[in-house]
Amino acid sequence: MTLPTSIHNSAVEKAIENAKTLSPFTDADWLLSIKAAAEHIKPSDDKITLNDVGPKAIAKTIDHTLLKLDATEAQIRQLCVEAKEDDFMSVCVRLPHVPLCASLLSASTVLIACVIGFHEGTYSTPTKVAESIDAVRAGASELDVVLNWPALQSGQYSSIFTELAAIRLACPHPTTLKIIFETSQLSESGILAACQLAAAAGFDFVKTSTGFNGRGASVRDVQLMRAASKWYASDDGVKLLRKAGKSLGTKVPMKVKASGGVRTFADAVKMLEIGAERIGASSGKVIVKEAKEGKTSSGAAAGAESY
Ligand SMILES: O=C[C@H](O)COP(=O)(O)O
Repeated sequence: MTLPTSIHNSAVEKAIENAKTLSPFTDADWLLSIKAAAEHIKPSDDKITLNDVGPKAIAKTIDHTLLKLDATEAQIRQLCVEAKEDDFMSVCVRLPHVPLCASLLSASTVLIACVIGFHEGTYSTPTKVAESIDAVRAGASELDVVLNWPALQSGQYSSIFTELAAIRLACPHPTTLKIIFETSQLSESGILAACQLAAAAGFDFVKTSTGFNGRGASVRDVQLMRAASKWYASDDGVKLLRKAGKSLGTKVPMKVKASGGVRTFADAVKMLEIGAERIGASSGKVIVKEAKEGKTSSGAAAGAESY
């Protein structure tokens, strides 16, 4: 599935060069813009009334996830069997497992999500763009890209924007792009900064956690990410993003994927009620089993709710 090296390299270089032309903003410009937006973003405690929390509906919110480095072929095969049985939204795996998943799931409606730059996020931009291209060519229709959060913490906003925009250019729609923040490692202002860069780069989802570092999804993270995503799709939000680049910004809000520590049906419902539209979980089977048993959120376990 890998492209010949010369074509591959030129696709990666082209995406990065083109991404660099999308915004003249310096790190200082991005910081000012992030601070200006923060004034307008107000997370809310409002809960959404969910129309359907039956097992089928719940399964279609779940990316059935197996990301252990030592996952075996047998475990990946089992993941795909389970994904077809319960009709999960996707399986979420590492790049080496994408071709096998593609062959096992070709006749099903289950999508393939591939993690990129997992789990540290600090791989070089060319490596992450190349991985993204390879994953799509191997059959992934969704990419869960780990933010270079250490770079974000040191204020390297321009390089992060370039990285995300290059991945978007290399993997246009219909590929769905999610950015994993690793929210446990970020302050609230860091989360807001990451939301702005993701919105500017045209990502489809913001996602809380890898499940490999610190606590998982928290209610507050999801509320903040949802509020920011909605604001960046508002008239004022799009106007602000257009100052960073004339082609940036869209009226379609990014969705929120809650991941990390979502272990029970109650955890999943809790996240959906506050606006998450996708759940990333290695406990998808348990969640659907509990949905079948009709366990309600009053039986909430620790996990996601406790953060
Ligand atoms: O992307 C999803 C996470 O890796 C899943 O984390 P989890 O094992 O805590 O469910």
